[in-house]
Amino acid sequence: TQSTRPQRILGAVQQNATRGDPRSVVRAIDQYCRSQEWAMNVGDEKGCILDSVVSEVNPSTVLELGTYCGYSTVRIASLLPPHAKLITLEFNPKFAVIARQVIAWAGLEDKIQLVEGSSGDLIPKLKEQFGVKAFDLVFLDHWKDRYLPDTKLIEECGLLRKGGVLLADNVICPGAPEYLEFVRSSPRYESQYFKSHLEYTKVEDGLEKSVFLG
Ligand SMILES: O=C(NCCCCc1cc2cnccc2s1)c1cc(-c2ccc(F)cc2)cc(O)c1O
Ligand SMILES: [Mg+2]
Repeated sequence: TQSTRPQRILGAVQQNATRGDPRSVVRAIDQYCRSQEWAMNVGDEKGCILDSVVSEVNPSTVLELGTYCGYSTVRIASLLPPHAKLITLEFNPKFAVIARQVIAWAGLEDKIQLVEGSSGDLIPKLKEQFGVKAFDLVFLDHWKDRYLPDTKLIEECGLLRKGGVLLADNVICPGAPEYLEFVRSSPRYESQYFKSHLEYTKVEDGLEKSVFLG
């Protein structure tokens, strides 16, 4: 029977990456998606910007919205300090099954908790169910029309600490115009745009980094 794109990405990891070596997992996915078939990973170019923001924030707790195959999950977790934790939310169970195997191949299961469901349902439960106090970094990479409502939900639930950072993928392509307008005009956020390209293409895209001022 026909394999799916996420299954083929997992195959590329299992064939070309070294177990327990997160950077080789990231490299294997990028090589596959650049040479064989495009996939919606944040990719190597925007990934370098992601790396620099993660290293600068040096977060203890990270929330990722949108796991897909676990590319950015592994990329972020590989940069976290020893006891830091990353919670990643994925809506599609078929993607979650693949992401768990990619995360396992990278040897990062202890740092990552993958939770299946929709952000609107799960965000209000994160404190009680997962004992989360507040996030130092939130990586938004899920439904683009949920970036703004979920940012407001995260604030309402007191899940973002003062000085905490929101980093949003795809603010140009596919685009998140309402979100951009909000974080760039709100006095409670200090925003910065990192111009880049849509993963594996020459199309313009970028990441928006927004520091929550409280
Ligand atoms: O849709 C994108 N990502 C979201 C899909 C995940 C849906 C979820 C909803 C949800 C709700 N709650 C919890 C977890 C989750 S996960 C996406 C799309 C493109 C793209 C596609 C075609 C194209 F021509 C140009 C760009 C590029 C990207 O980098 C993307 O990230
Ligand atoms: Mg994306």
